[in-house]
Amino acid sequence: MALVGVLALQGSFNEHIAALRRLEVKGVEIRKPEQLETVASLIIPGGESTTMAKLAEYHNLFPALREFVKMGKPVWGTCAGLIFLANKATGQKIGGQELIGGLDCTVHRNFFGSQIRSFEAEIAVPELASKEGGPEVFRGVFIRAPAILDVGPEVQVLADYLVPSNEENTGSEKKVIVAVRQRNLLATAFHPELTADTRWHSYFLKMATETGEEASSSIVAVGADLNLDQQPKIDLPIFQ
Ligand SMILES: NC(=O)CC[C@H](N)C(=O)O
Repeated sequence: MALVGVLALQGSFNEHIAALRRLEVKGVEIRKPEQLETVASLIIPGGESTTMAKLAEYHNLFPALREFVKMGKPVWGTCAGLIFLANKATGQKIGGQELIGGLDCTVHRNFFGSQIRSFEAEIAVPELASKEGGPEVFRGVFIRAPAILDVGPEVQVLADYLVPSNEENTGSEKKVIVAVRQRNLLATAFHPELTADTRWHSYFLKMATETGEEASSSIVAVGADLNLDQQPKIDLPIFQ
């Protein structure tokens, strides 16, 4: 049986679990290396990547996380999770932070600025709309968000964002990448788990199913064979 893990050290892991629940899929909280053996795919949520890295180091999670990625299991990083997956990060705190790596790109950790520069924007998502249907745009929630500055040849760009020109950068608009896929890896600079639109989650679940089929496994629906009586069922507030 195949379950979806959600790295639950810090950040918006509950919101991801709630989004999976809306798709009738059970998300399993992952805090220890051995728990990774029980899941077939993994979501790394947004939060604060330096703190998350310290916690991951404390729990000795990095070797198991790297192994998980190398085995070709599907992993989706949102925001801080994207930073975790990147081969290279700029704008890190002094001393840097450990990364899982695997995603051939350079990410700027706080590209869009500090917390008060957080914003929402409609972004064009042609690949998502072609696979999942629905509108050609997606409401991106960018919280102290990173951006991808360059990608390697194997990386498919799924969405980019035209940074509006401002006084500091006189008139020259710049395009940055905000969603990518590289084989088993998916990464978004924004937070789909904070919106009611579940298409990114369902896109990732399909990636997980494709890979899972190769290993003759399938996603377990909520209620299928889990002891759900003990699971809280309260959905978290989301932006509509
Ligand atoms: N919302 C987020 O995940 C923000 C990530 C943040 N820029 C970091 O460095 O960790």
